[in-house]
Amino acid sequence: MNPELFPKFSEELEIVDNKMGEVQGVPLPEATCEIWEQIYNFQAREDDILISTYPKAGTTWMQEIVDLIMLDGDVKKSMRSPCFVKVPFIELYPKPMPSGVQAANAMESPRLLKTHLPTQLLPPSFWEKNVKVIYVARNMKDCMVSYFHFQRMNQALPHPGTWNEYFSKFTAGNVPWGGWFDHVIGWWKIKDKHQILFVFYEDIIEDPKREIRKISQFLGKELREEVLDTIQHHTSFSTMKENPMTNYSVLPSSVFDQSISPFMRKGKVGDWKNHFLVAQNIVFDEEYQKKMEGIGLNFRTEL
Ligand SMILES: Nc1ncnc2c1ncn2[C@@H]1O[C@H](COP(=O)(O)OS(=O)(=O)O)[C@@H](OP(=O)(O)O)[C@H]1O
Repeated sequence: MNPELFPKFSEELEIVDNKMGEVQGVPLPEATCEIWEQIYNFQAREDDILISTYPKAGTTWMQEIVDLIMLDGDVKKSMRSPCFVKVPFIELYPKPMPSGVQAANAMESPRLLKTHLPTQLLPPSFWEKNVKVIYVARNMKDCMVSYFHFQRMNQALPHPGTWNEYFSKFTAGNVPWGGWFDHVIGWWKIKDKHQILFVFYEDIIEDPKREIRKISQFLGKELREEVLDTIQHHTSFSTMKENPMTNYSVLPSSVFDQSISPFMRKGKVGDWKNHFLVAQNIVFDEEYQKKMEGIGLNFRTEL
């Protein structure tokens, strides 16, 4: 990446604050809590598209897929700026940069937006305007592993501690943006009441073209086969890992220290097997079954 093109990120983002606060019991960055009223009163527009996820479920992947769908597969245009500039993160306030709300307000329609908020904290205007939402869900075990490494490298979030410590914190929902269960079940339960497309990370890994087609149809676009192929190629893990617009290499190491763990880390289903101890897996499966019983939501943890 040519740092001259994006000096802003390295110069302005030097001050990193990893303090957490909470809103209605959900742990969120302190800077987010400070401007919570502004975030909650955010004004959505009817033609917005919102990507909603629990952290590490495949947000960046979906951002790139949807951006390319909206651009009819124009890769050159999709490279216009880093993924976090193209797609405002509505509840983020990376001081001294503009908040996600300010960035979104300054954008022309149609806007592509991102959130990790659980349903109860989503600004109500998204429901009022009946905005199309793409919810990406990823199995809890792989989310936990990915989040553990992310909290190690992201200097704006609290340090995760050891893997064993993190296992307890994560399963108790004591991590930024709160618990996986509340988030995923909350969004699953309301999905038929609104324009929400529920997409599984594991399904995109299994057959990216099928899922890209499904997403484009949800957005009212019938794309030609060659365009679907282009989008599939440009959003593959190997391409996105090398792409400075998607691999977060434009951020300084004072924010994302990619020498600790890269943002585009492994991109696989089943990496949890390299982290979970046998005893942890037993405890996890028992608790998981209790919490998910009767919900009708099934995840694959291996392919
Ligand atoms: N193209 C593609 N293919 C497969 N996997 C991908 C892709 N892009 C991102 N990823 C993986 O998604 C994980 C990052 O999740 P998020 O983008 O949701 O992170 S964040 O919440 O926005 O910080 C992180 O998962 P792990 O590798 O398991 O850590 C990324 O590697």
